[in-house]
Amino acid sequence: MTADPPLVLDIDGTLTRPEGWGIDPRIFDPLREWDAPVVIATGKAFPYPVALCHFVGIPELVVAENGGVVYTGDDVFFTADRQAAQAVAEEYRAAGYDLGWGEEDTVNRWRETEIAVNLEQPIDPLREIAAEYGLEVIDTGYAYHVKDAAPNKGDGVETIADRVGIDLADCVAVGDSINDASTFEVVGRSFAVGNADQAATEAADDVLDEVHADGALAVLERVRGAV
Ligand SMILES: O=C(O)COP(=O)(O)O
Ligand SMILES: [Mg+2]
Repeated sequence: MTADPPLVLDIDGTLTRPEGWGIDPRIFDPLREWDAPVVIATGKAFPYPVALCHFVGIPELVVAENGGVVYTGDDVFFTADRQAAQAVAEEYRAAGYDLGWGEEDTVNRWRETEIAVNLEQPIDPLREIAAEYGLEVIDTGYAYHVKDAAPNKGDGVETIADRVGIDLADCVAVGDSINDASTFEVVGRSFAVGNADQAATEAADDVLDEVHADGALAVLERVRGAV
């Protein structure tokens, strides 16, 4: 008898419409019907992947904020704190820059462990200030993330696998950017979508021709019933 492998899926660049933005609705039914755990591992703030699981109709297994927040469905782990990233944001603003998300900033409002900055803002001063606080800045292609270098998505995936009883060797991951490389290192099989950046492409076992959700859907077709 064969079963579906557990999945670890990135959101932006991976479950998005081929034009680049917005979740592609074609992923909803295959994910809801998937016969194994589906972990959503994202750089977005905690509420976003929880909401995605909620609306897809699957258990909430979530790595958020690039590993800063991990939710096993029972327990939440915070593996970094926001204080240093917040100080970087304040210094960046004091130097005359802006995070670039408008007054109410729903991108950072519920963010617990890092700060995200709009790609239209200058990165050099951000990197300089972050370095003063011992933080790194990563560019996912969707935002700059000011974060502690230590926690990453891969660590979060390991925590979930351990708590939920998933064999990482069976897991299949799909992602598009530098923040997925750590996931690719811990799972049995990894795919970079066709629009992936260099770091993700180099870290993946396979690189797909298809872009965005077309890539994720192609992987689901390929690995369904594979374990
Ligand atoms: O938050 C981002 O910048 C990217 O999010 P992702 O990790 O789901 O692609
Ligand atoms: Mg992504």
